[in-house]
Amino acid sequence: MDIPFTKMQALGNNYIYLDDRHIKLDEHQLSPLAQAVSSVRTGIGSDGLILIAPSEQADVKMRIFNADGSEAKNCGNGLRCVAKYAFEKRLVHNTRFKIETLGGVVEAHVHVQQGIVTQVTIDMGKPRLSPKEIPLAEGGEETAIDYPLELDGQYIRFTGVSMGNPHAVIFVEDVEVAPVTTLGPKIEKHPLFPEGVNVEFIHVRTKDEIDFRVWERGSGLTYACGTGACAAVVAAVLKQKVAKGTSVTVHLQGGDLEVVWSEDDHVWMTGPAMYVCEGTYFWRM
Ligand SMILES: N[C@H](CCC[C@H](N)C(=O)O)C(=O)O
Repeated sequence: MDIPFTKMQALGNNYIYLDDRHIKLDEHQLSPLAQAVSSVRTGIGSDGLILIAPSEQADVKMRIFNADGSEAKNCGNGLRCVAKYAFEKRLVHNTRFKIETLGGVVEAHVHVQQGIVTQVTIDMGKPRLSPKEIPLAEGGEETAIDYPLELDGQYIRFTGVSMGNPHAVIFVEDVEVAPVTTLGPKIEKHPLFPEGVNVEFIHVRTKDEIDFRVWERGSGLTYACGTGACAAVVAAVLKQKVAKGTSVTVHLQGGDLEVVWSEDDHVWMTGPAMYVCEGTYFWRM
């Protein structure tokens, strides 16, 4: 099967984008295709696959599959790229529109200069904070702040936040030496997280700056995680290291995002989205 694709990246978090108008794939093909295109050895090379499709409840729909083929309910960097693609390919005709995800409908606002989308702001909606919503395999309704996790005979404390997808935010002194690739995969698959979890290591540098590294569920080490950056700011506010309503610059490995958890409880994320290339993937199933 010859599959036309667009590769896009946002702060180095890159995905293969398929426009549902150009291809028709069966449901059972999506997960193996995500694994195939993500391989840098035998495929195109990416952090996963994103499908752009028509929506009955919004202007456009986004589905996101990690490199391991697992489907996630949300993707912040993917949303900004979908918004850029949808506006510039005339799937939408306003600078503000809605995008459906498995985690709910979000609102996008594209910033345009000479017809080109330069930045995208997404209203990511409200964070979900109870153990049941993250989800954790235990715990009741109380917010999971500094929640203990037993791992290899030691206790790690994380703050749990869902942005439609699960995040475990761990506070460290220096993200450059954080155990991202050693502890990240162990926490990702820990039994406390029945659906797995994205693992963020953050250092709150000042009242409006956070340093950030991430081990992503289903994709491993990535250069950026938009939902993770939102979860990081929410966790920093919960730990009273950042004030609610403050616009925080989150320094990810691939660059900066501006994130605010506003007084109306919505989390707003602003950042770039870029095209990399277009092509045809010759999929031999
Ligand atoms: N690995 C994530 C999905 C991608 C999220 C990330 N790339 C972002 O920009 O939010 C998960 O399984 O929940």
